[in-house]
Amino acid sequence: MYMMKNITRDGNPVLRKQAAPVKFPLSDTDKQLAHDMMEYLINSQNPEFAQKHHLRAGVGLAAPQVGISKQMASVLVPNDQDDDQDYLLKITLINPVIISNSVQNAQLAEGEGCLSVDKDVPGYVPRSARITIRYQDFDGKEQTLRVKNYPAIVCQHEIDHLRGHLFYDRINKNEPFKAESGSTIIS
Ligand SMILES: OCN(O)CCCc1ccccc1
Ligand code: NI
Repeated sequence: MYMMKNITRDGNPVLRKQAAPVKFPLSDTDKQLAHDMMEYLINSQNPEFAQKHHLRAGVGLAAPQVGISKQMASVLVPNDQDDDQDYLLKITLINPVIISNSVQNAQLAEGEGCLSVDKDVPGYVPRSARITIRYQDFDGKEQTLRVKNYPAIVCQHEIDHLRGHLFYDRINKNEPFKAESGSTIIS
């Protein structure tokens, strides 16, 4: 669990680099990285553990945020419906590419935050409401994932990290809470 302590913060150049593709077959190091990133998210969403270790709950984590400039990101979106499904999305995205996206945009009503950005940056972060992601699984096999709404927002936030973008890059400087007509505001 080496990474608990040192999530890289805005200002560290690793967050502004285009991350390198992950090579296959996965090295033991990369397998361990994928495991540790997902474990970090699971722990961060456990109130007792998070409080004890002073963790901000995370729904996603990208390798550059733990100082590794590789195209790997973990997504763990909890399911708040009281059905039996724990997560809306639990996945490790390796070498992800958004291969198609809706014309319609969506943004979180309360804006976004980031484990690597300590300051609050208010404003809508316009993203595609629905996307199709092509990525590789642990065996290197190409997979396709279609997501919409909140899971899609999180996936786009993570994929942005792999290309050196941070959420506030996308906030309209002049009118931070201007939503494009026809876009969805997700609360
Ligand atoms: O990169 C992940 N991380 O900084 C944690 C926050 C993730 C996140 C927060 C709000 C909207 C989308 C994604
Ligand atoms: Ni982030």
